[in-house]
This record gives sequence, C-alpha cells and structure tokens, in this order.
Amino acid sequence: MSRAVLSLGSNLGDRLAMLRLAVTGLGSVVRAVSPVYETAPWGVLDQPDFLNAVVIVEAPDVDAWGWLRRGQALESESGRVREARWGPRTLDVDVVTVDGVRSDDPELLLPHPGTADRASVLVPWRDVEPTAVLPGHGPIAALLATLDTSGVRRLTTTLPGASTSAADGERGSETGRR
Ligand SMILES: Nc1ncnc2c1ncn2[C@@H]1O[C@H](COP(=O)(O)OP(=O)(O)OP(=O)(O)O)[C@@H](O)[C@H]1O
Ligand SMILES: Nc1nc2c(c(=O)[nH]1)N=C(CO)CN2
Repeated sequence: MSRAVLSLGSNLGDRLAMLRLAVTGLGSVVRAVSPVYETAPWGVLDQPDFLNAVVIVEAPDVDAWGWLRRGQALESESGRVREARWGPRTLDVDVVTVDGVRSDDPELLLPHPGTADRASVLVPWRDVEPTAVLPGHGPIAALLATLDTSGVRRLTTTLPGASTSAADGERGSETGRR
C-alpha cells in the first residue's frame, strides 16, 4: 500500500476546472481533498495568482514513480505544454511525499524540494493532515509557524470530495461500527 501527498496548482485557463480535472481523474484512490486556496506566486513573481490544493491518495499497486506518472498524465490532459521553470501553467501536479520514501533522482525528488518553504503547499496539506511530518524537516505545523501565510487565501469554492480530513474516513467508519 502506498500513500502519497500530491500538490495541485493552476494559474492558466479555468483554474478551478483544472483542479477538478485532477481530482476526478485520480478517481477512487483519493482519500482526502483540501480546500482550494488562491495564492500569490512564488519563484517567478510576475504571473497570475495560482489556485492550489492538496490531495491525499492511496493505492496498493502504485509506487512513487506511478504517482509521478499519474500526475504527468493529468498535466498532459489539462493541455499543459512544457514551459519556463516556475512559469504559468494550466496544471501542475507535484508528488510531495510518498510514505517515508527518499529519492535523489532528478526526475523524482522525494520529498519534493521546496515544500518546507511553500505555504501554498503546507497550508492545504495541514487542513487534511494536521499532524503530518515532512521527512527530513519535521511537523508541517511547526514549519508553517515560521512562514508568511498572508498570500494564501482560502476560497469558499470546493473540489469534489473536499472537506474530508484524511482521518475523517477512519473516524467515520469507527462511529459506524458502534
Ligand atoms: N516529486 C516530484 N514531483 C513532480 N515532479 C518532479 C518531482 N521530482 C522531480 N520532478 C521532475 O520535475 C520536472 C517537472 O518540473 P516542473 O517544470 O513541473 O517544475 P516546477 O513545477 O516549475 O518547479 P518545482 O519542481 O520547483 O515545483 C519533471 O521532469 C519531473 O520528473
Ligand atoms: N503560489 C504558487 N506559486 C507557484 C506555484 C504554485 O503552485 N503556487 N507553482 C509554480 C511552478 O511550480 C511557481 N509558483
């Protein structure tokens, strides 16, 4: 069984439709979907604001490379073409972590580098996994306490399956058994 944290981002075209495409494309492997945030760009500052969200996925037969390939397939589906590093894109799917896997292959760096500094990833991740730990960096709540989150604004619009903390399903089924 592998469990991954995927970060979704879009700042070109119908941004919300792009994030929806990603969540519906992932389908039954989705365990939790964060709220959607509008975030000021980092990296290249002169570009439109992004919509960002985080999705927790789980599947018995998908390894870290499999999650990367699924993300890239969704990026292609969104019409994304390879463009400038940190530049505008219809859909970006980053594999943030896969269990405790570490990788220094440039095609699949794990945990995804930069995560510890990116409020646009950590804020939605905390919504779905408040006690999550970023391997090599520590609890995400502690990382967030050191970051400026003023450019990260929660929207009221939600994605399919949203507002489910990764723990809710487990709690829900426990309640159901009682
Ligand atoms: N954990 C990862 N998740 C997604 N892509 C990764 C990861 N590690 C390495 N890559 C590689 O990164 C490349 C895509 O980079 P991309 O152009 O999307 O970078 P970026 O989103 O602009 O910048 P950043 O990677 O800093 O967010 C692909 O070749 C992919 O194989
Ligand atoms: N706020 C924000 N800024 C970005 C993002 C992103 O997802 N959110 N993605 C980028 C390309 O990887 C570059 N800059």
